[in-house]
Amino acid sequence: MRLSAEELSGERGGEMVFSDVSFALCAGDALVVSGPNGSGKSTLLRIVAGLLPAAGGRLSFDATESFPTLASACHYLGHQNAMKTALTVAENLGFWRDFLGTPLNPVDDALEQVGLGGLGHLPYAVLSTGQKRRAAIARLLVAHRPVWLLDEPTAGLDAASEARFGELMAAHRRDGGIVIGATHLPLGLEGAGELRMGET
Ligand SMILES: Nc1ncnc2c1ncn2[C@@H]1O[C@H](COP(=O)(O)OP(=O)(O)OP(=O)(O)O)[C@@H](O)[C@H]1O
Repeated sequence: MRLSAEELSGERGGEMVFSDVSFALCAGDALVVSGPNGSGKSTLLRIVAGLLPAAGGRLSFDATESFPTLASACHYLGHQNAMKTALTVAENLGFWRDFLGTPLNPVDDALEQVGLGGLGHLPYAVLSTGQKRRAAIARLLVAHRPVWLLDEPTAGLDAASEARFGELMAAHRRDGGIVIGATHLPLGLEGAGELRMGET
C-alpha cells in the first residue's frame, strides 16, 4: 500500500491555508502533522479523507478491490466524536460497524480494547469526556480501514488511555496500516515522519 501527496494545497472560505505539501507513506508508516492553530492540519486531514476538495496538487493511493478509492480506505477521527447521544455506546458502534461495511472486531471486543468493557449498555450521553473519546476510538476497531486519519486523537484521554491507544496504533501499523495524526501532543508513534504546517 502506498499513499502520497504531491504539492498539495488547501483552502477554506476562498483563502489559501497551505500549499506545497508533499509526503509519501507505505504500509506500516506514520506521519505526525504539527503546527500552530489555524495552520491547516485539520484541513489537510479532511482533504485526505475526501471530505474537502484539494485546491491543488495530487493525492495518490494504490486502489484495491476492497478499497477502490482513498476515501473508502480511510477512518477519519475528527474533533467531533460522531456518536448519537440518544443511542447506547454499543448501538453507536454497531451502527458504524454496519455502515462502514468492512467488519473487524465485534463491538464488545472493541470496547474491551479501549477500556470500556461492560459499558456498552450506557447511553453515549452519560459517558465522561475521555470515555466518549475512547468510544470514538473504538470505531476504528469495529471496521477495517487501512488508513487512520486522526485529528487530536488523544484530547481528553488520561495517561493510561493514551498508552493503550499508542498500542492500538502500533498494532494497526504492524498489520500494514497507515496512521496520519494531527496533534499538539506527543502521540508516541515510533519512527513516524513529521510534517510541520505553517512554516514557509
Ligand atoms: N469553514 C471554514 N470557512 C472559512 N475558514 C475556515 C473554515 N474552516 C476553517 N477555516 C480556517 O482555515 C484555517 C485552518 O483551519 P484548520 O482547522 O485546518 O487549522 P488547524 O491547524 O487544524 O488548527 P487547530 O490547531 O486550531 O486545530 C483557519 O484559519 C480557519 O479559521
